[in-house]
Amino acid sequence: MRPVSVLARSYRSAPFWNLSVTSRTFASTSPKRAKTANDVATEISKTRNIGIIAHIDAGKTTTTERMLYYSGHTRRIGNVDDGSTVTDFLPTERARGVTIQSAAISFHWPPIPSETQEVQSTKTSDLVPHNINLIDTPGHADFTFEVLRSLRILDGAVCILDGVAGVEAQTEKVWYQAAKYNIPKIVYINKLDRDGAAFGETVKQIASRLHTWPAVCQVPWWEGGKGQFIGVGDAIGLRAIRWAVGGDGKSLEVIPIDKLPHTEAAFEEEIKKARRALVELLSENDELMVEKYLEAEEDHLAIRSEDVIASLRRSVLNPQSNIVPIFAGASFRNMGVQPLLDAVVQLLPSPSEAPDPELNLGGVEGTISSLISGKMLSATGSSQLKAAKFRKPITAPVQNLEACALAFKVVHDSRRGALVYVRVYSGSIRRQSVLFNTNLQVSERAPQLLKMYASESVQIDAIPAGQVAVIPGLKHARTGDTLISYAGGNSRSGPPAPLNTLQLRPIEVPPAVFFSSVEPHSLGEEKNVRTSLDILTREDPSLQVTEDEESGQTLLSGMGEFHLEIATDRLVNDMKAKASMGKIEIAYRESILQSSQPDIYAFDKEQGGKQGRASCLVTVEPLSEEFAPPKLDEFGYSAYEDGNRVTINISSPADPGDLEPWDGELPSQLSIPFIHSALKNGALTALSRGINYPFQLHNTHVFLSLDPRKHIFGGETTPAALSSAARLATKTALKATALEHGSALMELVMNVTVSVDEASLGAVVNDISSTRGGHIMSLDDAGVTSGPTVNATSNDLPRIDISKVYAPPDPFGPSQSQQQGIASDSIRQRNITARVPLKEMVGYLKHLRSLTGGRGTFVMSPDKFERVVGQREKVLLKEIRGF
Ligand SMILES: Nc1nc2c(ncn2[C@@H]2O[C@H](COP(=O)(O)OP(=O)(O)OP(=O)(O)O)[C@@H](O)[C@H]2O)c(=O)[nH]1
Repeated sequence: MRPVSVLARSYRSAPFWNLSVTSRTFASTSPKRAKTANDVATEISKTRNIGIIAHIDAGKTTTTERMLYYSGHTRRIGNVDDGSTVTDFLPTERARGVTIQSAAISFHWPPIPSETQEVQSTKTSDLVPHNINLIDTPGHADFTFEVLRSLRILDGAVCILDGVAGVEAQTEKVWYQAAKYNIPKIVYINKLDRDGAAFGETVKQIASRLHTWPAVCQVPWWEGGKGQFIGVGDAIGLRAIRWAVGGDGKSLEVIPIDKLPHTEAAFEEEIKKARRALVELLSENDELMVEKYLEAEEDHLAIRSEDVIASLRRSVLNPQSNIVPIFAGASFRNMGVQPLLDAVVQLLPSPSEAPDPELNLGGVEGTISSLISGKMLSATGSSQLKAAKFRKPITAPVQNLEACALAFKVVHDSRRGALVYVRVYSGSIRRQSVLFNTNLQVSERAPQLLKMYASESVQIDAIPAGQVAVIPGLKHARTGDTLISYAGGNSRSGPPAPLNTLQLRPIEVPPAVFFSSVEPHSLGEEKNVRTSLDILTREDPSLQVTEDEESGQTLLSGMGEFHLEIATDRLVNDMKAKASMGKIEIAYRESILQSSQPDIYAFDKEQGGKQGRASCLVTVEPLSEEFAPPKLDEFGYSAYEDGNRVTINISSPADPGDLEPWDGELPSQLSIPFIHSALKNGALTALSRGINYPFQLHNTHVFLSLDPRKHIFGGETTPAALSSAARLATKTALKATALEHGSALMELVMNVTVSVDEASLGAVVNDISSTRGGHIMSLDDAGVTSGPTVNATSNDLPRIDISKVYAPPDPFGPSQSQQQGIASDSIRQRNITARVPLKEMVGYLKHLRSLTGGRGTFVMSPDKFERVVGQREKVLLKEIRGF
């Protein structure tokens, strides 16, 4: 394993997000420039919120550097290999403490003329300037949750492929994740200057492995057919673009195909072939293209390029068409990036064209437009109205909703504190507006608003819908929180229900299965370490900090070894927390085997100087896979969180003969949502540690009932008292059943796909099934240049008939042998899919490399927790207990 600091540095410097924003440039914003930029920035039709998705090393940083350079936002092209990208940490900047990690960066394409005249020479189109917000998507598998989180705020994506390696495992994974959110994509096949570059083969892999129709918009231009890579043939504009070899890419020549030299006759023919294929493919999905084709008297080449672009755009924006435009280049050689930027503007959607973002309002699913139009509130309205008689009056005029935004990333800046990156979905966040955080149920003011450019940040007065910007100075907002601004809301409880529950694009946090203890060096350091841990979890909610009740240790949990190593590096090296980290270990789970008897728990104790009193009725039971969530009335609540379910029922009188019906009155400090949230939090705290083992409970259903006449005691029943009652009630019930009936140890089993060459197949299969106790599910032929296939997510997509896919021939590369069916064992790849306990996969990459001569690769994702029995249980328990 590489030392943590090296891993961490490569993770940080690989993406472009570490931008050095000097305090000088920060303060000295030119009003003229800011105004011009802002004019473009606020025009929604001229905005693109995009991300770059790619396998590690495909060229994301290299391409981004060029994007910033050609757009005029940087003055030099940095080089990844000598560490001179704008993205790298420079020691002096570090020392000044002004280096920040950026989650989104804005620039203009084409450049705004007044910003710099000089960059005009780089233009390959007549487009007007657009504001591009480029959003970070990390590449490492341990950061899958981060990827999902940033994907949900993208309106479009550029997927970069390495033209030699083709479609790789991580690309596949992110591709299907992007498909889940219906994100329109374009593909850029990079590194075409490298030996073995196989553009045509990669196009075919896009069809076979990504299950998408490739619309080849450019073909690579290898000089004379077999020479060096010098440019691209543009099938849309029927022209060729040639870059000066060895230049910075600004010097380029646009040549109509009929003006190409005779030596390039084959290249000219290929561009025409690509145009015909493109028109054919588009016509299958787009009636208007068929009309244009007929108007052009069935001459594919006579259709105007604007009409081809318009048809492509319609297809890209229509998820049903399943078409992806393909572009070509070699970013490192400064070739291909300007037309790619043109394509971003021409083909990817503006925020208003992107799919309507989903949201959840008091447990009801909907979209932003259904909320704004008032439809959602009327749908939830019936229960709200019924509920109204039991609570304070509910009025939630949606027209008072001034802004609704998602905090998609929190980055800690040593000088300015937390920088919260937000994407606004409706309305507009104004400077000084009060934002209500619906996840934390707190309000805070936005003191400043900033737009981040490559080398400077600009103060702005408002962030309108569709835009991405930064709010510095928020004390609470975490990555993933929903922030709303509501006119006339209560400063403490925020807007009226159900708007105070609004959640934008909620995503489930995956299980944190690796953990490590954090030991402050001295008692005096405890507070600092705790503050640093709080910053870490604010930035990344897939990290969790818990206290082990028995040992009193602080534990940091994450999704993978690498995830925790990075967190450790941030904590110790960046935040200078004086703490030692324990060994990285695997977290198991505990599950109860039988239901507990219903039991009433009464809490009656002083809390924070005040008497707290509350009761509730509790039952805990094992949660089966077939369990269907109960039907609930307006007083009920049920949520599945982190492998367990909590169901709450606030009852009307159960025994009317005995007592008068409840009149619906609640003490002023309570409301139905407050009761739900307090009881749920109490139950979840109790589930966070097992009874027989030191791991959290899994597959457990906690059922809490509360009868306000019996269990609420006026002003003494505070939310804190309710929470304590629920926690202690759950704990008592868990203990009762675990002691009487025992409990089970559960371990996480992973879905693993390993890609190896035929020659190593036997050894790898044997290792998985005998040494690691895995179950082999299938052995597939993966094709010649491909890596592991992520079958689980691609099953829903239709298969593409490869014989119908247009791909230009490859003059070089291993694909020739494949085309001729002469793949040798050494390059023939096989995919092994298996289910293997996570514990057995720790450090697997190193082992796989040694079994396969360094060529094997694998991807894995959590499947589920399973009960451990027999000898394995004994062995694991011995390891866990240490005896
Ligand atoms: N020959 C060649 N090399 C390239 C090209 N683009 C990128 N590279 C090289 O590929 C390596 C990886 O490039 P990066 O830009 O760091 O790739 P990345 O996708 O950002 O990598 P991660 O951030 O680690 O995921 C570097 O050595 C680059 O110089 C290209 O067009 N041609």
